[in-house]
Amino acid sequence: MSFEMTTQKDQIDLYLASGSPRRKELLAQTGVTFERIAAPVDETPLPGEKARDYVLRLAHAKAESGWQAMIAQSLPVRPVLAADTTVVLGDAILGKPENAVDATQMLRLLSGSSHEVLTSLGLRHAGGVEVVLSTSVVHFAQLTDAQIADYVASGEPMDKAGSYGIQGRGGLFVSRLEGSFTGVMGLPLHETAVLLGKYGMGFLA
Ligand SMILES: Cc1cn([C@H]2C[C@H](O)[C@@H](COP(=O)(O)OP(=O)(O)OP(=O)(O)O)O2)c(=O)[nH]c1=O
Repeated sequence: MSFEMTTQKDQIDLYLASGSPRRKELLAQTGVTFERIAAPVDETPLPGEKARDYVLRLAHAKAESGWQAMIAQSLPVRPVLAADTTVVLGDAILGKPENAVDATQMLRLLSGSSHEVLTSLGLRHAGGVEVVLSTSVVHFAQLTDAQIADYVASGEPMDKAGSYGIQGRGGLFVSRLEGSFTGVMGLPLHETAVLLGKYGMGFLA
């Protein structure tokens, strides 16, 4: 009979500081193992803040907040990944709708025009925070009031920036996309895999 020595190793690569089910599902595709950690952050834009500055600030803040939660709870030290997604129409930042009226207004604004979707990633590690930005342009078909009302009643817009989900029924409104489909969904897969790969994690390590 032979005995093999096995060393007990921490099998978890990182924490995901996000409550978004889309981000959890997408991150799993990059080949990392992770646990979620709660990282509450005030998502109010600063007065006059540009959309790009806003999403980068939030990804940074969410990753830092997750790191601080890890320390406060004496959890094993691992990198913390976070993200933020914002829909931008002209100078307006469209976040998650507060209610059905808000969602209806946003969808009316998006109907028949093009907008940008910015998703930033923040990775907090022992040496600091690295942030990365993914930018996409989404073209919406002209929507009727009935289509908008029906979509809002489905409930899908309620937890999503810009009041739609490209991965769901909202995808029916998208006539063209330039950029990253997964970035619009909330976690750009390519950029995420490259960022994690730089730190020796996942399939692109
Ligand atoms: C535009 C768009 C956004 N979204 C979602 C992605 C994000 O979950 C959400 C934008 O809000 P965020 O504030 O980026 O994220 P969140 O509050 O849902 O999660 P957390 O801060 O805990 O990470 O909108 C889609 O699912 N599909 C889309 O097409």
